[in-house]
Amino acid sequence: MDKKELIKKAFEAKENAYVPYSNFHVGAAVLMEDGSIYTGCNIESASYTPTNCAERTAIFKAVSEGKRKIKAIAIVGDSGYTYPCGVCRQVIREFNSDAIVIIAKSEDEYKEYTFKELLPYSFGPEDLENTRK
Ligand SMILES: O=c1ccn([C@H]2C[C@H](O)[C@@H](CO)O2)c(=O)[nH]1
Ligand SMILES: [Zn+2]
Repeated sequence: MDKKELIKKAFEAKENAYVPYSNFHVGAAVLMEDGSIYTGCNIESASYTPTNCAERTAIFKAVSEGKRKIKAIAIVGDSGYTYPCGVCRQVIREFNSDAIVIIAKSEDEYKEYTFKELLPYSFGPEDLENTRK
């Protein structure tokens, strides 16, 4: 996996962030199991709650193109390290509890986590397996 390339794409996506309220720009790039990469930025709303994080924008683009398994996701923000919010962690969980999460300050300065380090003891699709009819 080319981590630098993934981080670079996350920085490019950050340029498109629509953030008139927070002015906090975030970009994400998600590498799917088949090698495809989807990018996303955060998108805010005047009514605030519809705001979508960069991570979910990227993941939803991938899923809506038929992709189902995340290999890795790179996340970049305006300053320092930007960690995914709880909602985004749960969405990553849906599409692979063993994904690699890269939090980057630059292409050369990044931290890498296993998903389970960021969301241990999680609830996910397997928990509902026996409830299906
Ligand atoms: O990991 C994060 C953290 C925050 N945001 C966005 C949501 C909102 O637009 C702004 C401030 O919370 O940053 C993301 O996109 N991803
Ligand atoms: Zn989020």
